[in-house]
Amino acid sequence: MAAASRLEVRNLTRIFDGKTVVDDASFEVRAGEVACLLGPSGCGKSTTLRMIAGVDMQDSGQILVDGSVICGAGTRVPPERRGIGLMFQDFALFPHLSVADNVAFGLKGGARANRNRVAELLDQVHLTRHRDSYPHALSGGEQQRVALARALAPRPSIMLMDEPFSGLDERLRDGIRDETLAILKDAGAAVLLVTHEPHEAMRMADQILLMRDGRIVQRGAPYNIYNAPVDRAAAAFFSDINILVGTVQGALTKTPFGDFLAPGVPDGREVEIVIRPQHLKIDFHRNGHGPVPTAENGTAAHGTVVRARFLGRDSLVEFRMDYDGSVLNATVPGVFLPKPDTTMWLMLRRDRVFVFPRG
Ligand SMILES: Nc1ncnc2c1ncn2[C@@H]1O[C@H](COP(=O)(O)OP(=O)(O)OP(=O)(O)O)[C@@H](O)[C@H]1O
Repeated sequence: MAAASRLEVRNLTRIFDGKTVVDDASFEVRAGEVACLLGPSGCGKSTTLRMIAGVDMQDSGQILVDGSVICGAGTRVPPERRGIGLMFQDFALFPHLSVADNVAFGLKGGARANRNRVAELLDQVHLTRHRDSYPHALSGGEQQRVALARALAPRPSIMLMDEPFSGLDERLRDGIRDETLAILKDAGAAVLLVTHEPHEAMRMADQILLMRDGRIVQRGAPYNIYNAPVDRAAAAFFSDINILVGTVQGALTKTPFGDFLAPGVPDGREVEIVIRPQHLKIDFHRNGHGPVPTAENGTAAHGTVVRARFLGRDSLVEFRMDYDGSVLNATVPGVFLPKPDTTMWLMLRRDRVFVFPRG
């Protein structure tokens, strides 16, 4: 077990050429927790990680470990004394060193203790039989495991990982993510993992830190971030979305799918009603009659299939809606693939709808 540590950043800001790329970011990663810094390319994730690692320096703000400042306010602990393990996208293995020597690289103990530690780690990542191989002779997944073992060898109390799975074959990734997560949990370090893939963050994270334009715009458990996004862009980051636009009257917005509450939004203001494709329900056209309205699904609206694509487990069906000609996308079970020009009824899972004031 690593000595348990808590990583905290307070008001971290970094400016490059007059552009603020990390903007007043504050967050905390507890010992044993995996936090994923998630956001689109260029939003400042790697820069944040580099400052915590100590290879870049913030313009303002502080980095703390267990409540003590390691960088900021006149203090700057050098990278090698921060007790932080690093793992990067390209694994950065030493090509001229064997697997065992790569793993041993950062160890400072006596030869015997180091040998034992390397053996323990190689066993943990299932690479004992490759201990004398060189990196070029290993698959991508094996190289990833060597890099993980090397980063964990000195028992860092904090681990920083920058897109550690992106170099891997898509089919292998989920398995390797799960194995890595088990090893990290076992090590007990505070883990900050950078990724631009929502799927990866949902699978790995105890806490997601959603970043946009250098700012942390939302933080929370994957379930909460997915089911209660702070704005339309946060909702759209995790899946395709449909948007209905309406105007508020008396804290309500009328739509063809029924009325939706828009608490706190003044009358006359436009709102966007956001719904994920999997939360649209479809029903057959029964001689012009639609399904009976319910509290759960609201009122049905009428639309025509434009096209339907079979995606395996699901089908994605595109509808043109009668009420204004707009297009809505619905995800339905893959056993179902309606033909173009079929007319159908659509309903919304009312509890899964998000209402945001329009930008
Ligand atoms: N040393 C630097 N000098 C100038 N600009 C930089 C420097 N490092 C990063 N940037 C800029 O800062 C912004 C944030 O970069 P960063 O690498 O942190 O983003 P990211 O979210 O990790 O993106 P990606 O996933 O593509 O790596 C980018 O616009 C980048 O061009």
